Amino acid sequence: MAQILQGDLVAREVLDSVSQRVSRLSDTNGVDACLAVVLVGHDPASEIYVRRKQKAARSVGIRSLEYRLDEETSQQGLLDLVHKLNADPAVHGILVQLPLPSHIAGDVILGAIAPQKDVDGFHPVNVGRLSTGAGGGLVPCTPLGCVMLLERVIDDFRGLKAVVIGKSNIVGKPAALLLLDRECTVTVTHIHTRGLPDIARSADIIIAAAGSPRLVRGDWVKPGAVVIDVGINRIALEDGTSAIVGDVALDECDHAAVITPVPKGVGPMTIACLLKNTVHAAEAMARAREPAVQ
Ligand SMILES: Nc1nc2c(c(=O)[nH]1)N[C@@H](CN(C=O)c1ccc(C(=O)N[C@@H](CCC(=O)O)C(=O)O)cc1)CN2
Repeated sequence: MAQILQGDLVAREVLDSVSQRVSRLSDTNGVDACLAVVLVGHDPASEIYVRRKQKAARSVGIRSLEYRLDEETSQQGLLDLVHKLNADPAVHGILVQLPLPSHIAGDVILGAIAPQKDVDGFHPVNVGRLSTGAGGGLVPCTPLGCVMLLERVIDDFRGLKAVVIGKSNIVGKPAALLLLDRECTVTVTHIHTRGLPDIARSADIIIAAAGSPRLVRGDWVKPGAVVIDVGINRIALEDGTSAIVGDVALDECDHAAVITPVPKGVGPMTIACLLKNTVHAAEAMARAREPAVQ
């Protein structure tokens, strides 16, 4: 029987640690960690995620500011808000919920966020730090959550074969970089990859982030593999209701060593890592303001 690795339980532990850091920062430096959350338009899923982020922020003592902009907001209007938040010393983290409406260039907006406040880790400076292994940058939340889950069950990553399914900037590419950093041999696959089942079957670690319900079947998974399911797919059921399923057919993966469920797997880790990044950003800014010791 595969071990089901409950991300919601690990996320709770991460949040407890964030909560302690937030209190310490307030007591020692008089700094109240603050996250600005920006939502453009009314995408129902984004509304839910933003609400969850704010609730989780409040639960760990992080002040959360909400900016809701009209679907028709211009790119310049959104840029003006980002510049205002960049300049506000009371704001430590800025998050622009994705996806953005199609008339707004996401890369322009994400590139305008001050790298030290980029708690999503999407700014080119943070992406560059991650790719060069330079460290010190903010790391995208979902891949960070995946690796933190893997670290719960794997002591030594060196030489393990990892297959990342999906090459998005938000998950697939940064997840591959984080695994490379841990000395895995990494294969990134995508929609044009040939022979995906065979490639997946060679993996000690699978990170499935394709956005395709139950893409990874039981016979794609090597016995003893560790499987992280990033997919969140809403599917219609025959009785007219709907359900959320991952990218992995979990019921066919008893022979895996460890597998994450959907829901309550990677999703809650994404939110916990966002708040971990926020307190990290607030601590770094507080340090930068301290007078230098002679
Ligand atoms: N600016 C960002 N936008 C988006 C990101 C992101 O990291 N930064 N990621 C996704 C959405 N997302 C966070 O924003 C997110 C998705 C899902 C979950 C989650 O907890 N899911 C639940 C299941 C879903 C449900 O119950 O509705 C789970 O897995 O248990 C959290 C965050 C795109 N946009």
